[in-house]
Amino acid sequence: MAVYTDITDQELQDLLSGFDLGAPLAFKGIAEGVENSNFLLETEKGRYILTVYEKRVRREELPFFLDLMMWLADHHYPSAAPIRDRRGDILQTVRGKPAALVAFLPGLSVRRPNAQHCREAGEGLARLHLASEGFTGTRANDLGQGAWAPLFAGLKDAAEGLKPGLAATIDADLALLAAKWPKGLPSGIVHADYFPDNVFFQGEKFAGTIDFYFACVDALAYDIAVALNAWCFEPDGSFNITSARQMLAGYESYRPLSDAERAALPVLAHGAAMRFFLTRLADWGATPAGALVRPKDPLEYERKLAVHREAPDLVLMGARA
Ligand SMILES: Nc1ncnc2c1ncn2[C@@H]1O[C@H](COP(=O)(O)OP(=O)(O)OP(=O)(O)O)[C@@H](O)[C@H]1O
Ligand SMILES: N[C@@H](CCO)C(=O)O
Repeated sequence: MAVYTDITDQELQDLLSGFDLGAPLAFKGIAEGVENSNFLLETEKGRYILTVYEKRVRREELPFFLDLMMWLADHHYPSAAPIRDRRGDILQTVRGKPAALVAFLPGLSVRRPNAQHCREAGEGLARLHLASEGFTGTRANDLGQGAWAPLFAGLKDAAEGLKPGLAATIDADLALLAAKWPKGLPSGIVHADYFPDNVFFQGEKFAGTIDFYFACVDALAYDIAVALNAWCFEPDGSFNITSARQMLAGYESYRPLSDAERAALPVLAHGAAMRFFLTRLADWGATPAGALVRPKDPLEYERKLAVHREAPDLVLMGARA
């Protein structure tokens, strides 16, 4: 479970003494997630999530993420608003680690999204892109196309261990992606991890987005590519064109794509699959046996890479109305 940091009653009291949230009524660790430690906190004033930031999040980047979350909440995008303490600060320290309190966002994520969920998720993503317009914070995508080859350089043995011959296939993919990676597409704030576990629904209606800790400035269509991979593959590894069509239709009901963005979707989806394959591969080798957090399966994304390599038109079929 993703609670890497224990918090004592005294530490919770110390944290809350800086806020006007009343006395704590309940406090418990949340099992979901792999990146940070999350706790559900109920006080006399309401429900909150306390996040203690762990390995991947750099302290100096937190103001960007938290300011973005504040901006989105202020611009009526359904996401978790960070809570300021009495001094006006959002960023806290718990056990020497950076931490923040955010409002509890109602809703549930879905494990097996259907086509209607995909449509709603597409709408939610376009709304996120539109609501971010005017936000002046900026952060480069440190897991963007330029980062993949250097990352893979240290993972070739791990790839061979996963599947003999895989390192050469990935090298060829990386060369192709470097040659074909689109430039000049409309860019802005992207979520960059818009997976079903980060999107909440009430029934089949989109209810909000969490987990902005990979957000950065990149091509907006790259976010759609991440989402197509994360939402529109079936458990048997096949790409669900109906779900993809619904996701794109939902997205375009708020923000129509340009011809260049639509044409770039196959290579963007191939690249987005590479990004998650590589980070999963890195985590796979780095997670000790018996750890509480189960690393995510890199082979799931190796299979998605193969689909984009062998049938790039599939994504475009989803893009045709
Ligand atoms: N604002 C919120 N409101 C309600 N629940 C939340 C909120 N933020 C987080 N959660 C709960 O905590 C869980 C983990 O949160 P989150 O996805 O941010 O963690 P993470 O470790 O960064 O995960 P990931 O593996 O997706 O990067 C979510 O699945 C959700 O159940
Ligand atoms: N969404 C990521 C993990 C958390 O960032 C993945 O599925 O690999």
